[in-house]
Amino acid sequence: MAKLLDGVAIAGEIKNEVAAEAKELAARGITPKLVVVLVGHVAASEIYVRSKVKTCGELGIGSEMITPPETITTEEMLTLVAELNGRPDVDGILIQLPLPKQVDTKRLLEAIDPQKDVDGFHPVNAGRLQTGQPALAPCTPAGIIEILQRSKIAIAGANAVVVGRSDIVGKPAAMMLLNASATVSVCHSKTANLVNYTRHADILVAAIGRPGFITEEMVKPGATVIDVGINRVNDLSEMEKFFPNDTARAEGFARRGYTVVGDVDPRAFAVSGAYTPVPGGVGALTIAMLMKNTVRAARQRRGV
Ligand SMILES: Nc1nc(=O)c2c([nH]1)NC[C@@H]1CN(c3ccc(C(=O)N[C@@H](CCC(=O)O)C(=O)O)cc3)C=[N+]21
Repeated sequence: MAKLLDGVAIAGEIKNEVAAEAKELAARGITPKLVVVLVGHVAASEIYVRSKVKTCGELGIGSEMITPPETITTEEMLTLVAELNGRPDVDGILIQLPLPKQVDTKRLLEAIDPQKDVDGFHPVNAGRLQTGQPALAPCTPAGIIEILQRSKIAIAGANAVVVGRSDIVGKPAAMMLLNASATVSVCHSKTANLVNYTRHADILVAAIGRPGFITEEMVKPGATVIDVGINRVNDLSEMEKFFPNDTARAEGFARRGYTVVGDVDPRAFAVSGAYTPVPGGVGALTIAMLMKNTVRAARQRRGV
């Protein structure tokens, strides 16, 4: 029987730990603070950012939201980042992605003070992660490791296959699995005979961005399947193709007009040993890890 790995429950544990740490810092007169920069009006981004700010409040972390207009230039964004870098009350800076196309995202991410880079996107943090030094690590891959460890799934010696090579998820996930002594393969859209890799995975991480891409025959029976996909489906018949008899999901769809599905076909979960659902899996961890990074950044920068 495939075991569901409950991301919401694990995120709850982590948030409790972070809240306790924030309380300790408060006793020393320190309130960790996160600044979230949200450019323009992308509906999904607005939902995520609101959720981040709300979670800060719940855990005793200060937060501030800055909302520049859609038309902001790279230079203006760089000025804003320089200002936030210089502010002693700011511990974490998060620039919500994606940014409008006129903004040079890489240049901007490189301008953030690595000590305040709670997303772990700065090349200094990526390099530190790669060389095994203490680093602020990207939140989603860090969440994957937490789920595996807290669910007592062995990483050392496991064959881990990551499908997807983004700078934000695939690459850092591969690096963190390697650091935890897995044997790691990174597959992507140009991989020949993908199934030959995925079929041998003890731990399969799906970070492709295509609904139901990982099918039953691609999964080794008993494997752990981590679904990182977040795909909005607005088409009722498309949803029913994936979830024919899921009344809870159908109700959510009726309420919101869409459902969120992962990169793994539910029939592939059925042959796994353990899996993370969407929603309620890795995504739930992402914000918890952001909170953890914010408290960590505060400690390090303030020398606690
Ligand atoms: N600079 C930056 N940092 C990010 O960390 C970042 C970003 N930009 N841009 C967008 C992505 C997406 N992201 C998520 C956050 C929370 C959930 C989450 O809470 N998911 C829940 C709810 C999903 C739902 O119901 O919509 C779940 O999967 O259970 C998912 C995805 C952070 N991102």
